[in-house]
Amino acid sequence: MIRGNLEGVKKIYIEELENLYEVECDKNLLVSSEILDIICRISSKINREISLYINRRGRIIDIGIGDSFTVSLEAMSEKRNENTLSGIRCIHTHPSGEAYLSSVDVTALINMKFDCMAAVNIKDEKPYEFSFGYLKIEDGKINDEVLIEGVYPVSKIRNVDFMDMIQSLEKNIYDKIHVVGENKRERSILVGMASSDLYTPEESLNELEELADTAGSEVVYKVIQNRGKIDTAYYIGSGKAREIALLRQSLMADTVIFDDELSGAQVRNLEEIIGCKVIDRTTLILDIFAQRAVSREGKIQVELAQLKYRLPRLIGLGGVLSRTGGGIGTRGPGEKKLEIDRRHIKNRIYDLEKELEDIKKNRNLQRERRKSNEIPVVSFAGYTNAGKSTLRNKLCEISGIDKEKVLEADMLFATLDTTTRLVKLPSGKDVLLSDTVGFIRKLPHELIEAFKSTLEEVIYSDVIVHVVDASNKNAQAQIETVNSVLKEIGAGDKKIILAFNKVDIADDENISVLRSKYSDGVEISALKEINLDVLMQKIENEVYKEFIEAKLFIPYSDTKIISYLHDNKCVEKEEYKEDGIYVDIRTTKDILGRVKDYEIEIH
Ligand SMILES: Nc1nc2c(ncn2[C@@H]2O[C@H](COP(=O)(O)OP(=O)(O)OP(=O)(O)O)[C@@H](O)[C@H]2O)c(=O)[nH]1
Ligand SMILES: [Mg+2]
Repeated sequence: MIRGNLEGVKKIYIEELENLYEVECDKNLLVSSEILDIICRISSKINREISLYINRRGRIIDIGIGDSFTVSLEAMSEKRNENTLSGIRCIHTHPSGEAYLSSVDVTALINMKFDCMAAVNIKDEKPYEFSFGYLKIEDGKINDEVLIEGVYPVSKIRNVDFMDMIQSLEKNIYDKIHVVGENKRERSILVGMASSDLYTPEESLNELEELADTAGSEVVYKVIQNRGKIDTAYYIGSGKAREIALLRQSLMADTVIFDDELSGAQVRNLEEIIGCKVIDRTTLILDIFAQRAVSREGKIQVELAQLKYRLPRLIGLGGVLSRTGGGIGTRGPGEKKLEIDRRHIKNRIYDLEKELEDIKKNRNLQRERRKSNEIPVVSFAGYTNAGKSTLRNKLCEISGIDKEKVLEADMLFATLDTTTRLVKLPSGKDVLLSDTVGFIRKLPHELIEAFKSTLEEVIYSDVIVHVVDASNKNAQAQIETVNSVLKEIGAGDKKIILAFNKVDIADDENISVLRSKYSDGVEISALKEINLDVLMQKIENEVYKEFIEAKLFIPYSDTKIISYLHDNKCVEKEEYKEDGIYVDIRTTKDILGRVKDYEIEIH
């Protein structure tokens, strides 16, 4: 079986790839050149990445098309243990672009604990250059640091003695294994500063805790600094930083996370005093986005945001950070990679921006096409975890469409990509529903910038349904946050329908406060399907609010007018009589203007 995005891929290519499962490779080689030739040729024909997953015996156990590195679970079950490598190496193509491992590749390598991750680029349908990375093992523990070699010309791939490399890596684990003990979750201390914000510092830190948890870190303590004035060198002041250093020691924490953006110098100074990795809220959010991104567009956007955020901060890298890497578990571009190849970063940013530009053009094209079909677009916006995806899925299900369900999960930022589906409104008219990334307070500016093309879906929609988690104590503040992000991306003056979701679990007091503050909200439960028909009706009313009804009489000599009206989907009723055609239409002012001469009852 070939996994991934097979849409439009010719059957012969799929068969050719399937045959590779029968081929035995030399286990000492990273990959045999015959196999590499085949995947590079197919990859460049279909212009998609192809990934091979090879086990230690040299057998290909999984093949994927597209750009995600999820190996099937059976394949991974061969060796799944916190502190061992997976026993699987991943060789994949970069059909257009460099042979350089991308941040997504590095992230996959770390998360899946691959033996090795190699990328090969292609020229004239043939393998051209390659680079590969592997995890560093130190003191018997797999480090989250990645060592990268290359880029080399592809002819050198034969020189990589793969088994030798792996054996010497793993020797380090087994020699030390009895001393190491269990691999723990990272432990972190959160630090916030009281400020004049919609949220109290406690609420803000609770949210930061959820973010840390989402990123895989356990919060062991929260510190609030009431000083209220930001110290340029130490953010919280050097005295408080010393206190945190002691706290860190006694609680054996590995990371300190600040609830704000820190400058490169602040990070370095704080690390020096506290003696462990220091990260800020933005880095944490970017980490989570890097973990979640699925589509090529999403991945590029996250990588761009990370690079742009880190570039000016790299200068002041302290000793600790440069050894251990950026965020929780070092997701995204490994700091090592950034260190060695700082000069590549700017090129990389340039390339990514160009690629994003192409994707954007394509998106614009799709949008144009949709526009010419006159199908209105409704997008769901809202705070992360409000229930946007659940609602979108339910509405699709009700109107009979449930394929390609969007991931809904009780975690922050489950959705990073915009996905659009067609559903029917109560009157039978079509509407496109579009689900988007959730918003959050202090959404990093770099992210908003990078995600603009995804968020454009919101800007270009006819109506926005602002989904609110009415069971959340901070619902009001979250509404304000979402409104200000909407304003920032240029969607502030759109028609907005407020949907108070999760009324099944929200307490009455919470709802009545929202009710009094925002009188026009629809109270719904996506999960329990409460009031969804009311919401749909409201959407219909909003979408077609600008529409006008009219009666026309069209003589048989002008039947082309009838086809024009049908093309624009505005015919409600038509009667063919002896003298001509009587038509009831419901349409925009524009279209009515063009057929005004035929109007018989002026509205
Ligand atoms: N009780 C209850 N839970 C709900 C309701 N709607 C959604 N949820 C739950 O809320 C959680 C988040 O739902 P999602 O649909 O993933 O939220 P989202 O807004 O798409 O989140 P992001 O994609 O992260 O921005 C899930 O666990 C849902 O099951 C509801 O009406 N009632
Ligand atoms: Mg979602």
